Amino acid sequence: MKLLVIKVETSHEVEDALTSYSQDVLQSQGIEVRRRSDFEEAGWKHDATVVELAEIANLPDDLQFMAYFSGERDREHLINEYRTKLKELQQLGLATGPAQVSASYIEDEDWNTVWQKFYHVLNLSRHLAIVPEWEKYQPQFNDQQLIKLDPGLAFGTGNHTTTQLALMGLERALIKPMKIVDVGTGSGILAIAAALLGAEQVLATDISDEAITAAHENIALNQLTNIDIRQTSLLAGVSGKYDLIVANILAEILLDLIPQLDEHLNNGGQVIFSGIDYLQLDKIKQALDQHGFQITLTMKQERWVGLVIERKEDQEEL
Ligand SMILES: C[S@@+](CC[C@H](N)C(=O)[O-])C[C@H]1O[C@@H](n2cnc3c(N)ncnc32)[C@H](O)[C@@H]1O
Repeated sequence: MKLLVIKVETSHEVEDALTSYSQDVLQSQGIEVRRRSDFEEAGWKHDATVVELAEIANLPDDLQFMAYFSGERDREHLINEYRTKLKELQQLGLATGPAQVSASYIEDEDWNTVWQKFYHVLNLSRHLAIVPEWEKYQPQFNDQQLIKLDPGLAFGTGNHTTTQLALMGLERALIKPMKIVDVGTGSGILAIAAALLGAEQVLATDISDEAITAAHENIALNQLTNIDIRQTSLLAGVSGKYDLIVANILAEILLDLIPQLDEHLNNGGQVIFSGIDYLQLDKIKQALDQHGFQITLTMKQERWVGLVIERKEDQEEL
């Protein structure tokens, strides 16, 4: 079945009026609103990742309002209804922006699963592939580890450069069974990779409810029993020391983690940081230096930097 979509390029001042008009008067089947301000704020609010506005297709100037109707409805009549309504709102003194009304048809799909079309197997390295829950994949090497994932609402599909840099660091560091903590686990992807690559015990922490739910589900999906999850900020309330600390979070948050590293890192241990925009690298370097740490490897892709970090030699206990 087809759906008729009426799209209005307009201003945020008329969002409420268009919503109630579409639902109560025109009996639309649903509405969708794309606000420029949401894109600008999103990364900082939820994922702690930078949203690159230049890469967003069809970014609204202010507000894009979409109303969905049965494909049987009269297209020209609905366009005229919206034009008339916008004029009326303008006469009431509200800003209506460009007030452009257009119409198109789309297939009525299952919107809960439609995004799955864009998320496929990611053959990441000789030892790691990320396989969405709904896909089948036969590795070329028998010992390639498969991370099964359904990221849900949490960050961490494996597609983001920052996750890939962290995974590369993990693979390189995991040369023997070790105790690992994944700070800001999101979907659980790094904790799962660590367990599949041979970690002895993994702790995954995150501050967000969505991440904790997704991480629990993905760990179960991979049938792993050596990962504990804790909802907390960074390493607050975590006791004990680890051989490897991995964190893929924005630099501002990593700066808060740096003072907690020494207390939680075993002698000879390593830290992997990712999620650092190259413009923030100097701040991170300075903070590491002040806390007795040095960078032993720098990985860079696009604007993102990943680091392998160790204690300065004179800071290790003898
Ligand atoms: C960029 S995502 C990384 C997800 C996953 N580890 C990956 O590499 O794809 C950052 C994660 O850090 C979490 N986070 C942000 N601030 C945090 C904090 N203060 N303590 C713990 N987790 C935090 C976010 O909820 C999000 O899940």
